Amino acid sequence: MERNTSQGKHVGVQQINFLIPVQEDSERPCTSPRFPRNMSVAAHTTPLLSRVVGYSVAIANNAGRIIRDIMKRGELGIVEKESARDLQTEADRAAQRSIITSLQKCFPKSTIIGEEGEDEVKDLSGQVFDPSSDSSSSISSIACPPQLTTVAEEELVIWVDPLDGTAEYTQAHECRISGHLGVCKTLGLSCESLLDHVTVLIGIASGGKAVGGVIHQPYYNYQNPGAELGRTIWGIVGGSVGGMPIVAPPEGKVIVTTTRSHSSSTVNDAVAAVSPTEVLRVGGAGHKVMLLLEGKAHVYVFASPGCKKWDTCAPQAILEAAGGILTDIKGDPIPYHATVAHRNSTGVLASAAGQDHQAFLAKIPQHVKDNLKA
Ligand SMILES: Nc1ncnc2c1ncn2[C@@H]1O[C@H](COP(=O)(O)O)[C@@H](O)[C@H]1OP(=O)(O)O
Ligand SMILES: [Mg+2]
Ligand SMILES: [Mg+2]
Ligand SMILES: [Mg+2]
Repeated sequence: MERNTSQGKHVGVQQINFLIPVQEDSERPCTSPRFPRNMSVAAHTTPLLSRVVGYSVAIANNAGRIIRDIMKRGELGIVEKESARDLQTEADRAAQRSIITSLQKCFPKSTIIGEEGEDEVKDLSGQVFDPSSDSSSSISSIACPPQLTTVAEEELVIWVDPLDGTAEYTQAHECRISGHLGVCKTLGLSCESLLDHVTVLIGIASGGKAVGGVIHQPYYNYQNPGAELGRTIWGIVGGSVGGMPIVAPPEGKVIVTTTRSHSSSTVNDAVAAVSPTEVLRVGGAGHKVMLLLEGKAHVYVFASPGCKKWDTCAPQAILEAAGGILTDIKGDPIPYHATVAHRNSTGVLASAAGQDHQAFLAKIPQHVKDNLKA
């Protein structure tokens, strides 16, 4: 379960121990004398949290390239985890390998918890990505509020979901190999529109709270052939948000977003209870929170224990940085300490900035709340 380096540790979902040697500072890509090359010369004077978020942007962008390459090659290497609705692909494994080894080199004293099992990420050779090679981020623009500027590296818990929306990723692949061009006959959607549900999530917690996050959407812009694919949204609670414009959802409507691949009667009862004018059933926790950020939905309702801490940490931090709220379905905060249970057993309720979170909570039926035990 837990992998200890001499300083930091990495916790995975499977009970396998192995060691990653911690490199001397001079060998770490993010602390080498030439770093930061393209990001910002202010990196060493900017707060640690801004640096973690900035480097996570670059590391998530690289994971997105890995995810696209594996889909292009077409060998997904699908493995069932806890059930047929809980899959892992080579893209989940390879993206996690790259993200965790890269973060570990940069921030060896922080605890890093990834979704995928450690036996799947044993081969770490050649996986470290140097975030200074990505010129898309400027760390100096990532504002950190005064109360978070003194957070130490060892206090951080970094929650990594290397590929959120695995169900949609595998379904898009099936759709492609069945030769369905345009709209897939089985799904009634285009393969590419399903790939848009896929995100890479890196969430940063301190003191048990989500304080920073990165959501990378590797297939964004798929509608524009020839355009560069992908976008990355980042945020620090009480600081700044970047990577996309934050838009308020339309007045006079209640657009609810919820799961398309992990539904149940409880999930549907909760959705119906908030009296939606429209329901968007889409994949991924990251993608659903992006819909709240870009004004396409008012509230994300998921009354099910399926989501884990790595699904919600990054989206929660960015949503809260943008003025929204994310709690469990009872209105309680979701804790992100290193030792907390991974499962969000009491569901998720998230509302866009300017929405009345308490009013949504009040509409969730008691039997739905009682059904979800901590
Ligand atoms: N029953 C479940 N089993 C495994 N993962 C789940 C389950 N329900 C939700 N998740 C995770 O939460 C994310 C959001 O759920 P949904 O898309 O159903 O709304 C999923 O993409 C999946 O993350 P992942 O794809 O990283 O495994
Ligand atoms: Mg998964
Ligand atoms: Mg996930
Ligand atoms: Mg995942």
